[in-house]
Amino acid sequence: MVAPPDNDVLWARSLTYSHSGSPALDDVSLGVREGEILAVTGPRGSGKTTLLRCLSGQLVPRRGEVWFNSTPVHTMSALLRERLRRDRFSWIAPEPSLVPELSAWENAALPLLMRGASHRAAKTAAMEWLERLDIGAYARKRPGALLQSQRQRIAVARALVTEPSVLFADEPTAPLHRADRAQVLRTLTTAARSHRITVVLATLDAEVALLADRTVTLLDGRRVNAPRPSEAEGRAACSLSV
Ligand SMILES: Nc1ncnc2c1ncn2[C@@H]1O[C@H](COP(=O)(O)OP(=O)(O)OP(=O)(O)O)[C@@H](O)[C@H]1O
Repeated sequence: MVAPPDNDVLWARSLTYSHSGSPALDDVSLGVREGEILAVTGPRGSGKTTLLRCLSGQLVPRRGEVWFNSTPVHTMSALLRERLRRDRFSWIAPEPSLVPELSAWENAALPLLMRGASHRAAKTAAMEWLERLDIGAYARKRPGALLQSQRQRIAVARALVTEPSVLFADEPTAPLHRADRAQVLRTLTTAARSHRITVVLATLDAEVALLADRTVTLLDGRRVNAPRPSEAEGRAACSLSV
């Protein structure tokens, strides 16, 4: 078996996926270096979301491989993939899905509370991220009392609060106005760089892609720009550990 190049935290080879028989990804290979911000661009329906879902272990490719560090994700059980997603990854969706009964800070703190962090530690960390995202003043409000742009900032805080190894962001600023979009993206990318969080960012927006270190473009489920040599080749497999 071939394993990812040493400095790639995520590596995918020849990913192929169909949704109920309709092709969504076709032979896509890519690598993401630790701490890198990678933009995945392409028109609507080109396979961006499907790629992020395969890379994050939400979907198992019909063909091909996904590796996180030196661990094959494509052969993991559903339980292990779920644990990997919970412990090492975060996800930001285009529409924030928050718990309506919880306040803003409780929503942001939820991943830490679910991991068993103390109430005080979880609240402190959540408040820090809410402040950074300029919504500290709304920490006690419930999502229903907030604007969609404020709710999306809470979702961003919730994704960053655990300082994941990899943050998957699927059109994270789609619901935001231009000014909000720039501020949220600046916070997200600054936080990622300062905490060495790897980011895979699906976007239709060329301006958003400019903030990334590198861009992979999809068209009809295929990669348009050629993989760099290490993305295509990998290395001989050795020890496997998450
Ligand atoms: N759950 C699903 N069932 C059936 N087909 C799907 C499903 N999800 C995606 N598809 C199809 O797979 C292809 C790739 O979709 P995907 O959502 O990955 O693309 P995308 O680039 O993220 O699009 P968008 O920018 O609109 O979110 C499209 O043809 C889409 O219609």
